Amino acid sequence: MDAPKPAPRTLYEKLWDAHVVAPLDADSALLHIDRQLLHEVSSPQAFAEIEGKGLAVARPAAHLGLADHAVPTRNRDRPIADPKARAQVALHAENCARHGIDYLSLDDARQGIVHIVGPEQGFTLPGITLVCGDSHTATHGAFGALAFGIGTSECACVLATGVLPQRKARTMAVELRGRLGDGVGAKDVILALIARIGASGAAGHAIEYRGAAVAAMSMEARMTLCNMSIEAGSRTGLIAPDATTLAYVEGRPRAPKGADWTRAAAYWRTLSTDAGAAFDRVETFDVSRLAPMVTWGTSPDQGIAIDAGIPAPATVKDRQALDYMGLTAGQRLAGTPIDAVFIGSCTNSRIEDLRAAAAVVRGRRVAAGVQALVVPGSGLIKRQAEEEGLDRVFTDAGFSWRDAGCSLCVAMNDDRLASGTRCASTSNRNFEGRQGAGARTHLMSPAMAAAAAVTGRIVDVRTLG
Ligand SMILES: CC(C)[C@H](C(=O)O)[C@@H](O)C(=O)O
Ligand code: SF4
Repeated sequence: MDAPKPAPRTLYEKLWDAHVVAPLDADSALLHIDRQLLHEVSSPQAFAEIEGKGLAVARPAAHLGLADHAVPTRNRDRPIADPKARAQVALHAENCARHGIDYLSLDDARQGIVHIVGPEQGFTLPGITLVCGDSHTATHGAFGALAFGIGTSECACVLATGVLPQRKARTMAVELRGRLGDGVGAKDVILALIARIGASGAAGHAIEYRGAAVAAMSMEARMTLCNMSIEAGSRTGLIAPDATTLAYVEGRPRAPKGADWTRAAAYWRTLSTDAGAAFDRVETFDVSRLAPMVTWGTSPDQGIAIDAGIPAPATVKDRQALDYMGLTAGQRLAGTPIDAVFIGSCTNSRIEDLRAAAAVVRGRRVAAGVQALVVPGSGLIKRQAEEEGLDRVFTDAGFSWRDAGCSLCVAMNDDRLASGTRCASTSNRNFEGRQGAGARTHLMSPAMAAAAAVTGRIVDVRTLG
């Protein structure tokens, strides 16, 4: 008799099942955690916790450490001026060294934002579980890795044991149909999705992005998409590995080589949702008519198409957001003067993002009175951009060209905007005070931020020609 056919499973279920060490109850299990990224803000307490209990790091090679949030993006040849940041970065380096964990120091070209460096180094691989004490860890799900942000005591648990109790999420398919128009990209898609389903619209769910529009995207674009899953409330964003994924991963420093590569690639090709597998929820989205998106408020779901008006406030939160942003309902964002531009963050600081921004900036100048910054996501991206001459495009136009780090995405280093400053930003959060107390953030794509820089206003990049 034939063996019964296994039930069809979603990608999320396959990744989950492959990592269960022991079931805990109907909804949760102890999961094997393959890899952890460690940055200077969320890991010091985790190291202190395991050391306080006299525990060692179970598998030092499973972790990679670096500093990104507090690091200055200028004058890297000098000691960090801010004593707090200097101590934080030094402590992180010492913690990693003491436990035999690889650490990429600030003078290492591979240093950068954790979510940029993991994929770049091939530390992020399809099929693995990857965690980090950071909410944007879903970025790595673009490779078909089960990746999610965790808290500090969970970081300690992973350091000491390599396993983690987790509750299984419900599954949600986001079907992206159609073809993106010129001047519209992954950032616009994710901002539109978040605007549609809300900042907690996908809470409790693991999103899988699927469909023709996803298949057509580069890895860079897929990472932008998965990166902001948390802004829709989902800790996990996934995309099934395909030829694009494998082409990106092959040859990366930490990717498997030779026979290991062949074996791994064969396994990775099995990591897609089976025909007939059911999702708990499905959202379908035709991206063909999507316009560039810009946020008007202080939550990533308060976004509109550049050609739309700001909606009438529906909640107290909306009214507060309009107040904070100095905007009124009904107003169009196009034409609104800006004071600052930030091109960077783990959402949009990869080479393609810089190319898209440079394509708009080339031959133009940053508008008078606008302070504009480009912060590449890693030292390697910076180097590549310089090889392509992009740094000159930016600096000739009047942008400041920086070293890698989180910078103005979160203003935990010395890059900070003054109160009232209105900023066109490629980052992922427009919360009150995120870029400095009283500063106002409009989230948008790199091309749109570049267009804002050269016109001094929020503008539809498609009208620049
Ligand atoms: C500092 C860090 C823990 C935080 C996060 O979890 O996301 C930061 O990266 C952010 O983007 O707000
Ligand atoms: S770039 Fe921004 S969102 Fe990404 S890890 Fe750094 S602070 Fe968080």
